[in-house]
Amino acid sequence: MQFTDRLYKKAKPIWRKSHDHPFVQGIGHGTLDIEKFKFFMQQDYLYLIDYARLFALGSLKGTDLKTMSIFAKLLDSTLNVEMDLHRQYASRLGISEAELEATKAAPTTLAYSGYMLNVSQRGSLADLVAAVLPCTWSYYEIGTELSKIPGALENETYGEWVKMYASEEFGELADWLITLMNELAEGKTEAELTALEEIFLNTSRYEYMFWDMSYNLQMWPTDDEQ
Ligand SMILES: Cc1ncc(C[n+]2csc(CCO)c2C)c(N)n1
Repeated sequence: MQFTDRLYKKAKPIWRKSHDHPFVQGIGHGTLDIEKFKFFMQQDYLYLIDYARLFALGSLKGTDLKTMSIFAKLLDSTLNVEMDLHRQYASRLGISEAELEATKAAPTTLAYSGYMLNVSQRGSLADLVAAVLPCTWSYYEIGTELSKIPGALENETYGEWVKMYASEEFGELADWLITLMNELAEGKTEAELTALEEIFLNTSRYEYMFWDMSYNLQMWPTDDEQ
């Protein structure tokens, strides 16, 4: 059994909860309240800025040219493909570029990005990959699952979103990270593998929280945002 099979098995109940979440199902069935999607897009835009930094860090920590260059590709794909989709959605949804850039981070966005950056900055490349893998892998899985819902890919509002995450390009990125995780896990002790598993499970939990935050438009409970 590969290390990622073990990770997948452990995280499955959390991932299932994400797949079944009304936010995710609402995208697939085209029934999601547009205000919730706008909230998600704005928060996800902030999240992706930090995510791009993680990929830059991956390139820095990579010990061979192939790893460095694939992280550079992931960095480019985040900044110029994925964030571009967000910019296009924002403009279609009536969110100006200035408004998008001025978005304030919700607590879950801050916590999730901060956790990944913290783990990756002080840890090894294996820690970084364990932290970013659920995001890339679970989005590909969600995109693929939603693309099978009749009409999901053609939906006027959410079709593009589903199409992007179900795309072959994203599948290849996820596969590459899975292979890299298995290579980096080779020769590690059980205690080291358990530590990587904990990181993977934590970011899987944050993925669920991100859907839930968006569904509930959850900002700070102090109600003091300007
Ligand atoms: C909360 C949240 N989690 C995961 C992704 C998906 N994602 C982030 S980076 C990346 C790989 C290359 O761009 C993918 C698929 C997202 N957008 N938002």
